[in-house]
Amino acid sequence: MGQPEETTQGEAVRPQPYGALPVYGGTAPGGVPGVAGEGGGPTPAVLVRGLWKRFGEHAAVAGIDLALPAGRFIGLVGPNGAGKTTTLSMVTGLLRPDEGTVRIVGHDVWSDPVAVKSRIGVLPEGLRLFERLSGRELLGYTGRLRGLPGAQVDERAAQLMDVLDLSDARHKLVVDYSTGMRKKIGLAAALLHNPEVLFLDEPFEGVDPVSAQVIRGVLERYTATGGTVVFSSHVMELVESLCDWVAVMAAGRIVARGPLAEVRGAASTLQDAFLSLVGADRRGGQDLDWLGGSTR
Ligand SMILES: Nc1ncnc2c1ncn2[C@@H]1O[C@H](COP(=O)(O)OP(=O)(O)OP(=O)(O)O)[C@@H](O)[C@H]1O
Repeated sequence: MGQPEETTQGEAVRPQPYGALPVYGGTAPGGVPGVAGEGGGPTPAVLVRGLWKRFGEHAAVAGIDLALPAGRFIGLVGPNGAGKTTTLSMVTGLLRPDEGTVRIVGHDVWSDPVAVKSRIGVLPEGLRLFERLSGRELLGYTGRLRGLPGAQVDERAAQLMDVLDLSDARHKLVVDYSTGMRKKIGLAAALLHNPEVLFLDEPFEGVDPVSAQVIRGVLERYTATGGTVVFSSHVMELVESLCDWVAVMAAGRIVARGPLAEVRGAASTLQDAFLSLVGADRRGGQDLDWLGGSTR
């Protein structure tokens, strides 16, 4: 499979529960996703080579090599401070690496930023939105920034808001949106131009179960029709239930990567595999002998 060409808009690959939504994702349907070595094979959605980021003496990201296959639901997992956000920021062109290269579906993030930005959607950590626009205006503005024709923006914005249960709030200012609504309008803005790869930093944090289910449905549809999702999380159950491919980070390095079942190995859950991979200590607060009622 070569580099994906034009996206397949408006043509469903197979029936989906979210019938009103256009088909998202640009990787050729039916192409078996895989990881390209440098010697050929399918073009990875994301190819990272020798990526470093230091903050003072501290290496937040310490020489990562990673190839993320296209068309997968990929989880980037790791404990607090592992370097997930720093990695995603560099991969999406928001933070310049000290060393290393990143290619998104074959395009270099730093030397070919326009090609990359037209192919990716990003829901960053600490999402900043134009607070004084209504949800609908925000999508209109985003669509025009993306160069989409007005009629297409109108149609897609209405469909996305409908699917994400935001239609009733479309005229409400974003500043008045709840945390979950902000995540959903951020997701809608990230999907509006039908990206090939969608990057989400902690997309479910602060989101109630109903909204989480809605977001999940949209993301599952997106990957089912060829899109690639890369999302960071430390909620292992979520990653295990959503992802088919995971990369585990600890202390700025990738300590495991591959299909979910492979990374989980003999462990009964991804959580157990994760704890042993990152060398987590299981004392669970046994030193806090003053805590609780028995010593009062
Ligand atoms: N702008 C910055 N200046 C200094 N140090 C930073 C900066 N950004 C990140 N770091 C440090 O880099 C390391 C990795 O941080 P990062 O936010 O990438 O981790 P993370 O895996 O996303 O963590 P979490 O799950 O808690 O969000 C941490 O030690 C953090 O303190």
